[in-house]
Amino acid sequence: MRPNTMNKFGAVLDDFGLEAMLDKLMNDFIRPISKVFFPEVGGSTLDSHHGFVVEYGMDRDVELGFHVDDSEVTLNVCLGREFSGGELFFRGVRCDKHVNTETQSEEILDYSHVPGYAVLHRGRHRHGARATTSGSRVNLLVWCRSSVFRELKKYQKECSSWCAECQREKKERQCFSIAATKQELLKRIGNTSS
Ligand SMILES: O=C(O)CCC(=O)C(=O)O
Ligand SMILES: [Fe+2]
Repeated sequence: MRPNTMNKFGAVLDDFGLEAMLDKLMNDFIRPISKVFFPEVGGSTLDSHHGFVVEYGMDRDVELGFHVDDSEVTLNVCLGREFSGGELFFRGVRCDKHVNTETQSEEILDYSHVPGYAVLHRGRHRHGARATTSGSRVNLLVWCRSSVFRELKKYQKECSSWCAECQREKKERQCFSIAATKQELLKRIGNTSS
């Protein structure tokens, strides 16, 4: 089975009986850290996962297009081996409604994989992987999900506190409203003083 809809090379780890190991990894390591760093996307209630390895290189996948993960929090561990390229590029956190909106300059973040090191990020943090230009790159991915977060999201009408574009729009609305109130007040002051 393909590890996800984008990668062709790799394997789903649950298929190899590694579910219990991934449970432990999520419960003992990913959730406690996510509780601190990603509470707004259900970091403290992560309760299921999809774990897989992906392989890049000659005769394997080359790069990975811009996307968001089907996860609240993703652990991405670089297992090696020797390779060049394959950098991750991050471009801001977005909700479903804003997933294709423009990137702000302060959201541009590039990261070079280092064997033995991991990255933990929100699943909705838009990202992709540049071409692996030589050698072989293998990464372990654990997409962690929170059923509580997903259920609550269904009933949420207001903008998301964790989507940078929702927050930018909210700020813009507040600025318009302040400007309109100011104008109205100035008009009234003008009317009373004449
Ligand atoms: O190739 C990588 O390091 C990123 C993989 C990834 O983003 C994913 O599988 O969701
Ligand atoms: Fe991803």
